[in-house]
Amino acid sequence: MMTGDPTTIIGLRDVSVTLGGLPIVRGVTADIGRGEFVALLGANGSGKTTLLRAVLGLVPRRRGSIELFGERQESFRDWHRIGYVPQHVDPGLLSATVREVVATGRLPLRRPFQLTRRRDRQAVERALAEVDLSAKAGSQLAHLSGGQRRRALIARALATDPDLLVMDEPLAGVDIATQESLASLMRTLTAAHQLTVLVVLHEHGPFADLVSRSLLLQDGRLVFDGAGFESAGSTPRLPHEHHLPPEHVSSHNDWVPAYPSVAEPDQED
Ligand SMILES: Nc1ncnc2c1ncn2[C@@H]1O[C@H](COP(=O)(O)OP(=O)(O)OP(=O)(O)O)[C@@H](O)[C@H]1O
Repeated sequence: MMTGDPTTIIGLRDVSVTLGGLPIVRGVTADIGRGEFVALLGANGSGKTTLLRAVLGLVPRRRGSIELFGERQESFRDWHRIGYVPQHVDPGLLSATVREVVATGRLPLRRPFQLTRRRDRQAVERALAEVDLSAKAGSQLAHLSGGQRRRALIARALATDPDLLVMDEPLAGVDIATQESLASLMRTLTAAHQLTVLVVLHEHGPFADLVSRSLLLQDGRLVFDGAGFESAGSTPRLPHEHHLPPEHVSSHNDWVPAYPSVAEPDQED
């Protein structure tokens, strides 16, 4: 990672996170560049969500450094450049209307005591239209299907006009048709907004043709970083040796073994 490098959107150096006294993320080093669509893969409990939360500054690091858009996370202020799509809807939001939920995406751009401006309202309506939820804008989130709720959360993230989308398991818990339509939506959005994406997935699934690079966590350690990762069914597979030249891995992670061995992950629940 070059400090201040504008093409590095997320720079992780030796990032470690401890929760409840246990090491959850261990020495992760990776740079994510502008325009990449990066899948963060790994078995249940391997630390994927915790690493995302560390990127967003929601959990403290025990060690290491994080840069966002070339700035140290500690001094980074442009949080509106990052749209976060959590895995679950906060239950407190279920009684809010879709429009209200999406409008909360504008909060990082509001000044204290400032009323909603026309620009805010337009951004909300635009985001609703982009995810095809304009007709549901007045409905409570509780009355939406799982796929529509995902779309509402994506619209909330888009409302801030982000350069980076951070998504936590957007495909989990929805049927395959909904997964396909979310993939098609993401295809349109990444092209329209020139987004960089970091997305936690259990497998590539319908996102396979979008993913340009995969990071695989095992017990909190990064054991694979590169393109050419296959995921078959719920079992991620490393590329065959001839697909994984040592210099390719070391270009991202000096310490990653050239041909890492990876235990079979747990079955998806
Ligand atoms: N606040 C906490 N205190 C202690 N342990 C925690 C805490 N939060 C998470 N953990 C543990 O950290 C480990 C990694 O959790 P994390 O949610 O990051 O994994 P994950 O790879 O996203 O898993 P999943 O695919 O199941 O969502 C798990 O064993 C979890 O129980």
